[in-house]
Amino acid sequence: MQVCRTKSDIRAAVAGYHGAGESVGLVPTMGFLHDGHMTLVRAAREGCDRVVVTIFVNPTQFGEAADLDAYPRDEARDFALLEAAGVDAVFCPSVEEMYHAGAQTTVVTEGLAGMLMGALRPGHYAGVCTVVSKLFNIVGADRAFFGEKDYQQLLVIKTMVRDLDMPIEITGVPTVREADGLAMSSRNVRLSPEDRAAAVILNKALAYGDYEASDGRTGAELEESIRAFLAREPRAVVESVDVRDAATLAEVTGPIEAPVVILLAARFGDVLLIDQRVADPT
Ligand SMILES: Nc1ncnc2c1ncn2[C@@H]1O[C@H](COP(=O)(O)OP(=O)(O)OP(=O)(O)O)[C@@H](O)[C@H]1O
Ligand SMILES: CC(C)(CO)[C@@H](O)C(=O)[O-]
Ligand code: BAL
Repeated sequence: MQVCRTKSDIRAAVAGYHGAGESVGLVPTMGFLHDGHMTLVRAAREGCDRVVVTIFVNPTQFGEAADLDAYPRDEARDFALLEAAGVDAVFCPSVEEMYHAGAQTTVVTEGLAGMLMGALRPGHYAGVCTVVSKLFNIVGADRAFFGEKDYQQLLVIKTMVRDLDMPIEITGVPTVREADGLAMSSRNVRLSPEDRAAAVILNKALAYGDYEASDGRTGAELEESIRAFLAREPRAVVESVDVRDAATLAEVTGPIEAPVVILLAARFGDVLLIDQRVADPT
């Protein structure tokens, strides 16, 4: 596996792949890898001749400095996982390498990016779209793979690719969960034992919402029902519960008759966890 810390290095590596007529799959991450990330790597491995993984904890998408400072990192462990998975190259730049000191350009987002998790974390998706656009331009991959755990992020990125005519195919990959149902996430390691045990309520609430979605309720009614379910867990400080149209993220004002996405965000101690899942009432 080639370790590339500069844009020129990763560009040279990908030029070699493309020069050999090989397709390139990209898996953007913020490191501290788990099997959720590795399922993206496996999808890229199956769909492309070469796999490039990026590891970059992007400061511009963190609204809370404490969240950025506390973000877990273990480069050596990440490299070993990627090497064992047969990844061809990892791009792991410094902040200075990624962001020119005099940068004056960012991606402007609106619509999907400003609602739900975008409202909870103002500026988050602008930061995500800017860094993902840069990674697409730097690496020049043919396909990129993102997790459905961050369902809204996946939709925002697909919308950006459409709107800016980016020559890259985006693939969503199902969420990987721990044995007790908690969605794998790098932030899980920051949970206290008590909060780790409590956090399973998120997946249980999603399963409850999936079951209840087919009984003719409106989106708002299902949101309230899920909130009541979450109240069973006192350690969960619920930030948001949203039931939206799975394709547009629009509110569902009438009875739920088409697939919806349930989007949850809750704090356990000082850790914000999200979990998002499509419920199909049909
Ligand atoms: N459990 C999971 N199943 C599938 N994909 C996942 C999972 N967790 C993360 N991903 C995907 O991996 C990519 C990188 O995400 P990231 O590095 O932020 O990991 P993370 O586990 O989501 O960390 P955190 O949410 O704490 O920032 C994203 O496309 C994300 O959707
Ligand atoms: C896509 C991403 C790697 C951009 O920093 C990040 O938002 C993430 O890890 O989901
Ligand atoms: N996958 C989520 C990235 C973030 O929390 O910034």
